[in-house]
Amino acid sequence: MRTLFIGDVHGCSAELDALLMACDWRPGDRVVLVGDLVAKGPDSAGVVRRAREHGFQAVKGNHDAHVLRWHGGHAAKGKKLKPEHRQVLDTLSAADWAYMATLPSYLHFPDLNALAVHAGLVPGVPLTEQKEEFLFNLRSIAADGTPSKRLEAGEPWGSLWKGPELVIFGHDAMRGLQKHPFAVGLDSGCVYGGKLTAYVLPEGRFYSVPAARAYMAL
Ligand SMILES: Nc1ncnc2c1ncn2[C@@H]1O[C@H](COP(=O)(O)OP(=O)(O)OP(=O)(O)OP(=O)(O)OP(=O)(O)OC[C@H]2O[C@@H](n3cnc4c(N)ncnc43)[C@H](O)[C@@H]2O)[C@@H](O)[C@H]1O
Repeated sequence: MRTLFIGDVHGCSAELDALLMACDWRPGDRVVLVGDLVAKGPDSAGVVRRAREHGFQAVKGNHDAHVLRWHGGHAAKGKKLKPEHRQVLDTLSAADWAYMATLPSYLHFPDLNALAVHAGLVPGVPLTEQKEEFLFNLRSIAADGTPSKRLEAGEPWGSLWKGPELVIFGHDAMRGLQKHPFAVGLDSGCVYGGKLTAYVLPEGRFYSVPAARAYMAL
């Protein structure tokens, strides 16, 4: 069985369709979205509808978690909803929300000795003790070992991850595609006019399609 891991789609449904074609996606292939299905792009509802209708697996990203909090009435008091999140709240159906609510914060694929997570894993911390804060937001590890969501805080966490599992993640459009020995970062900035990227196992090959345009300014 092939497994197609796909980076941050962010509502770019046309690019998702194009990428599935480019990968020669066929019945029996497993598709795994590494989070941030929604927000910023033009068609969040279309992405979630495709995911649930085709039985795609997915992990929850920071934007998915954010809109789920608003949808559930748990947003922080006094905070304003951004337009890119308002658009998600206005367009997802009840079935879309039900699918979103099922998304886990990570997925384990023993057959591939691989994990999927949106942002990252703190090296040296057991999987069951990883905190959602970093599963959804991690980017860097400082020289003293402190995990951080800030790019400039230190080394990319993936460069310090020593396995044994291969971790496939997204979230870091500023760094773009990352290829470390035990970690693969797939956010190639589609919603900013970059590319949407898939990593396919077991063949170990990358596929990318260009964004039709930049939907969000940098
Ligand atoms: N209480 C609250 N009330 C209201 N809203 C709340 C809230 N709590 C959270 N939110 C909002 O909810 C969302 C999630 O919050 P949160 O999870 O807290 O994320 P954040 O740290 O605020 O947002 P980031 O901008 O770091 O994350 P991202 O996932 O957008 O990263 P990306 O790599 O695409 O982009 C990161 C940056 O990099 C830039 N960038 C991307 N690619 C490139 C590139 N190639 N070159 C240069 N810059 C780039 C982008 O423009 C972007 O600025 C945010 O919009 C946040 O503001």
